Amino acid sequence: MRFLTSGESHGPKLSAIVEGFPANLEIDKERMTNELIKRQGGYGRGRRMQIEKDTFQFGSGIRHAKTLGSPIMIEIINDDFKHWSKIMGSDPLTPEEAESMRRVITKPRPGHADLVGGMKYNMRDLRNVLERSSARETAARVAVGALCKELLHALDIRIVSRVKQIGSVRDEGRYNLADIREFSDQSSVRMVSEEKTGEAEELIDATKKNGDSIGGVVEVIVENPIPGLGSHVHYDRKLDAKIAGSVVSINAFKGVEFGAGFEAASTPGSEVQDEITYDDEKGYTRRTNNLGGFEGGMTTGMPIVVKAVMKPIPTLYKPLLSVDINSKEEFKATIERSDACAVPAASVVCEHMVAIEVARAVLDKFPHDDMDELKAAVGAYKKRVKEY
Ligand SMILES: Cc1cc2nc3c(=O)[nH]c(=O)nc-3n(C[C@H](O)[C@H](O)[C@H](O)COP(=O)(O)O)c2cc1C
Ligand SMILES: C=C(O[C@@H]1CC(C(=O)O)=C[C@@H](OP(=O)(O)O)[C@H]1O)C(=O)O
Repeated sequence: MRFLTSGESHGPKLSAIVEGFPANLEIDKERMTNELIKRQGGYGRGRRMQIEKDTFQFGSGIRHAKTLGSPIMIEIINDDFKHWSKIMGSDPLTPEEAESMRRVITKPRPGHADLVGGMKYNMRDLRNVLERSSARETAARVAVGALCKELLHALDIRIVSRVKQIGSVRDEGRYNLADIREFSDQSSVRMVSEEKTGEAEELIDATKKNGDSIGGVVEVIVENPIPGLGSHVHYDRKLDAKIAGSVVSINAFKGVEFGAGFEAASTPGSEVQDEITYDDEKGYTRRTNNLGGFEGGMTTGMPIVVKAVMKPIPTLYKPLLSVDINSKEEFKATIERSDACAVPAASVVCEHMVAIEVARAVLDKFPHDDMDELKAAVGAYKKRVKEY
């Protein structure tokens, strides 16, 4: 399974083409739309999210709520384009329009893609970089991830996410899958503890008031993964590595941990490796899950537990110093409308990037054209590994 996204933040639309899905998978469009709505929300978002209404249309690949096995095209309209149709349109501008409409950006924001993108692609209006590097693109990724979640849902594999940390406010509680599953409140920080959620929201408010931004840590859990997804035989078939790459590809994500993660460095091996046991109902299982569901780049069958860190948002209402690319003089960076904290929204993006990698691993291991065939193959495989 492979996919591509396209679209600029203030352009007419975002789109994605997904190829490699089996035929006859039932699709619940409302459930998919809910995932997009979750990404749009989250405490700390800016005004743009009040303009957009992230719904999507299938342009191909689905008929009567079932996949056809052909490429699936998904489109999300940018409602904000109506305010930007001249600035972001594909038609040429008259000289007068060019004078009045093109808001040329020449003061790159530290931490965003502006300067390096401008240098690399040889563009002197940094809007040409900003538009594609904007995390607006993650709406298209969530739509693809939501499609992948439909496939995983049919195989009884569930994926959830939550916020673990905002700035210095940390929700230390161990995860409880039932609690996390109830987390659909799109306006919340999406932490488990109500007390910590309140503290995090206060911190976001104070940060915003101060013209600053703040990052955090998110956690994604995959329940009931099929054991043996990924492979130990080659570096580019290890599923933990693929998940790590996909997660760090999310705008502003800087690091990933599985299970105990970096804490494993200061913990003896006897307390890190998960003891193996056999259960008549579940087959092979582990007494603990410090390794976050992976051994040798393969799923063990224990929940996959991924934690990831998001840096603070680069655009600041009290901007940092930068250099104007025309005069080379020092200036304050450009202020663009911005979120103060996008960690709650980003937890949803992270969940969907993990879903994409897990679904891809399922389709690599069970390459079937028809969903019933795929389900039968998964059932037979699970029976075999349980009896192994
Ligand atoms: C959901 C989400 C929303 C974001 N919103 C903003 C924003 O409003 N302003 C901003 O400057 N960066 C925002 N970012 C982060 C930038 O897109 C990101 O920092 C930039 O593309 C540079 O990439 P890098 O940080 O991965 O190096 C957001 C990221 C995510 C995941
Ligand atoms: C549009 C989204 O996020 C945007 C990501 C983003 C950035 O620089 O990454 C900048 C902001 O865009 P704008 O300048 O239009 O307000 C965010 O709102 C979205 O998540 O749908």
